[in-house]
Amino acid sequence: MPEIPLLSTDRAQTTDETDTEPLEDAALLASDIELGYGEEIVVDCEHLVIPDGRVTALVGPNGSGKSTLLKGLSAELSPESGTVLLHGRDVHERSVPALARELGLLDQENDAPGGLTVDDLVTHGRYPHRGFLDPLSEDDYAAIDRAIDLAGIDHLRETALAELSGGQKQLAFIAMALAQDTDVLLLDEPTTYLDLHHQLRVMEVIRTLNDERDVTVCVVLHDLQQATRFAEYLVALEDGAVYDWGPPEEVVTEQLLADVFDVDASVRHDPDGDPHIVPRRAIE
Ligand SMILES: Nc1ncnc2c1ncn2[C@@H]1O[C@H](COP(=O)(O)OP(=O)(O)OP(=O)(O)O)[C@@H](O)[C@H]1O
Repeated sequence: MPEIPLLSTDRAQTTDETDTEPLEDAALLASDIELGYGEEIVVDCEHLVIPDGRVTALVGPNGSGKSTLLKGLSAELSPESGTVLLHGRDVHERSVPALARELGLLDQENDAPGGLTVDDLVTHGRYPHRGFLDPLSEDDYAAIDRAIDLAGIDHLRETALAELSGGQKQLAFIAMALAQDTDVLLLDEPTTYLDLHHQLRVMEVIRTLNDERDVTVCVVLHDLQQATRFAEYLVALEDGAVYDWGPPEEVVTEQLLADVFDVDASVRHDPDGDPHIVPRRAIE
């Protein structure tokens, strides 16, 4: 796979190749976007590419702007300035259902009426593909079954959301996003509330979608070690701006851990070059 320029950070701007905008390789391309709430701008991103057909992890400390950036990429939040292109076209140019057929977003906070069953919720993921009053098609049923199976919640299909644990509810919302059956999937902390088994399961689902169906995934993860293990690219945010980007073995350095995460840690590389973080202490 050829190397592609992802972001025009200071580091990237040292080469001429960054002037070439690799549109054909970009699932999402954000240019000069400022995102915020009311008067306050909390994300200021000059240039960001989420590469097509890859898994990219957004990492950074609490409040660094990961969720806000994901909302901006998904058109849930309109930028104060700048543009976000999805496969070359402004995300705001599409109708809501048309966008939802191409791009799925699992928010950090999810809620739905507790009386709905898991099946009802996952069926909701099919609405972009059909009219509200249309009966479910064979494609709809197949997508719902596949999503429930991938999420491993077959046994919960008839259970009301109100009766689920936090982790089970999280898996139900993940299944809803999977049923949407999009080429691009943005996931905000999908492993929150999940035990280790289910965290690994969700990450395996992401890998399967990417390997077998070429789905582009951009996922916010708090666990930096998990992010380095599963993602091909990392985007590290600090105070609403991109601090660094690239393959994990390049991004995860002792400098990044100190500058961005306020952590004193060593980084060791295994024989494959994968970084392993060994934290010593939180920096005062
Ligand atoms: N709805 C909102 N209204 C006002 N300010 C907000 C809102 N949502 C987030 N913010 C602010 O925007 C900044 C970035 O928040 P954001 O949730 O994007 O960060 P994050 O990196 O996802 O954090 P975390 O890891 O804690 O989830 C924070 O200062 C936060 O207080």
